[in-house]
Amino acid sequence: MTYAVKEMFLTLQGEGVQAGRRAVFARFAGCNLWSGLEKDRITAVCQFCDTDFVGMDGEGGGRFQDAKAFAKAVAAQWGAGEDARFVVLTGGEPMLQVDDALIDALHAVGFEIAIESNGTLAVPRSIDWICISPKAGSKTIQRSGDELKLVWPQSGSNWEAMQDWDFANHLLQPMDARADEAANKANLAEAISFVQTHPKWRLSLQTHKILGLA
Ligand SMILES: C[S@@+](CC[C@H](N)C(=O)[O-])C[C@H]1O[C@@H](n2cnc3c(N)ncnc32)[C@H](O)[C@@H]1O
Ligand SMILES: Nc1nc2[nH]cc(C(=O)O)c2c(=O)[nH]1
Ligand code: SF4
Ligand SMILES: [Mg+2]
Repeated sequence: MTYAVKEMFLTLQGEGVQAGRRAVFARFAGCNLWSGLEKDRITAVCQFCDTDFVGMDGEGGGRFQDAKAFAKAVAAQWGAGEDARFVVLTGGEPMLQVDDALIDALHAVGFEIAIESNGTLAVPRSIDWICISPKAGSKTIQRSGDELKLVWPQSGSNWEAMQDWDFANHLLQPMDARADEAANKANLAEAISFVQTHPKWRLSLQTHKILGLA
């Protein structure tokens, strides 16, 4: 199995319960809910994506020939030091490509593995930290994990049903409307108001955007 990767970089996890933690991000190319092309956004299942996951041309990206080569590149991004090695597999949709060989190879070089997935494909429990972010209009197959991170507001998403799923943490992340500042302000206000009235849920901010990190 080869792996198509848009980019790989060292940063801090910006979102969710692990926010603030040093992490290598591996962003897989491709997604099953949007082609990634602006012309297709309006007809996509997922229309609010903030990410470029098309191609393999980003910093640290490329096609990795096997799991060992992928793990070696992740370790190189981390650099020296064996403590608290942490990699976040994201995309695009990482579960289109992540397999047992990749998980084993990352564990073999000492990494704790997190994943950011839309939940439409089953995620192996050998991944150490599973974050699922359901998308309205898609079927969430993966209904257990470490954190459920719902982008908000998202019309058509049934948050009440999600509370019966098996997640240790429930997070609400304001939708980034990109250039639309008024919408950003409104989305943040709606998310704060929801969390104020639904204490099972906690606010997740995209802190890397605030901090100017990748
Ligand atoms: C780019 S996605 C990649 C992983 C996977 N495809 C998914 O959707 O979970 C990474 C995270 O960013 C979130 N996200 C994407 N676009 C967003 C936006 N406009 N505002 C807030 N969060 C967003 C996703 O919901 C997901 O939790
Ligand atoms: N710093 C940082 N944290 C993140 N957490 C989730 C991200 C993602 O795009 O999956 C992301 C990202 O792109 N950058
Ligand atoms: S599922 Fe994830 S990667 Fe795919 S378009 Fe939506 S937010 Fe972007
Ligand atoms: Mg991102």
